[in-house]
Amino acid sequence: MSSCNILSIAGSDPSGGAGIQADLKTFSALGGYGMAVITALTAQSTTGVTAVHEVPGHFVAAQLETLLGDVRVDAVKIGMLANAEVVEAVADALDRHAPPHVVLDPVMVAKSGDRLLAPEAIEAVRTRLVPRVDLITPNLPEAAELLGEEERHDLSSMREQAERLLALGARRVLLKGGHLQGESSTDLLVAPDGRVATFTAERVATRNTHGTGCTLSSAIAALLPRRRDYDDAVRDAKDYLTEALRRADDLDVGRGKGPTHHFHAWWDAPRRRG
Ligand SMILES: Nc1ncnc2c1ncn2[C@@H]1O[C@H](COP(=O)(O)OP(=O)(O)O)[C@@H](O)[C@H]1O
Ligand SMILES: Cc1ncc(COP(=O)(O)O)c(N)n1
Repeated sequence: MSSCNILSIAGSDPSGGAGIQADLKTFSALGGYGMAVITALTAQSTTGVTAVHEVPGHFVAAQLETLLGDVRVDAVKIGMLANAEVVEAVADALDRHAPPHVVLDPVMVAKSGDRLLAPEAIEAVRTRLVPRVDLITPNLPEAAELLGEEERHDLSSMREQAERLLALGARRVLLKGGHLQGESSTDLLVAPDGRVATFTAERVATRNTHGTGCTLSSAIAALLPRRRDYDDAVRDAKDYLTEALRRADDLDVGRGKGPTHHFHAWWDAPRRRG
């Protein structure tokens, strides 16, 4: 049976709740074969980031060239990119190898408030990456930064901002409403033809929300090769994340915003035939 090979291009979070570590756990939990190109090391816990060590752009390029020259990749998730040099290296590799199903989580600032992308790299993300990927998954502050607008916190403004992100050249936009207030957590998916789908889940009462964006974008990438379309993959990925949040309090990890529980969704594991 053919494996489903999913690549994460992202930063390392030693606490295991976000970044590469969360991405790999999510891929495995959903039955994928996980691979990772690391863009930066962070010194990070559940309480925040104390230092970042960026991988030089040429070395990110070397990791991508070496891997993509050998392995068939079925989907890609892009997370923390740190600086413009790394953004350029990733955009060049996408141009050269054109992997399918590329999901960009335009990570800018951690939940703890620490910056994970240099402000001067936002322009490179906007012009070099946004038009090259299949889906972008900004949260509300990231959408505002990409558009150079004020942050908005209501559904009708979210819809307008998602449409303006499409006009920036994005193929599809999943605008995440985790930063809204209220009893539910609603995300909007805008398709290439402008059609908007709404995904609403109960807002889980937990402080363990470290890495929710990483987990959602990784789950979408892991599911895309095995789902009919983007709507289906986003729906199932959001269900997985909501359950991971519900189970987060089973874990006892750190004193700050802890991780979600990347439980194994056995229902999604590839089945051996014969
Ligand atoms: N407390 C919560 N309960 C349920 N879903 C949540 C909760 N917090 C965030 N989410 C969901 O997690 C995903 C990531 O949310 P968001 O916080 O907007 O992004 P980021 O982690 O990138 O800041 C979205 O699908 C959002 O709706
Ligand atoms: C390496 C890395 N990548 C991404 C995030 C964002 O996750 P969050 O917004 O939940 O802090 C993070 N904290 N660390």
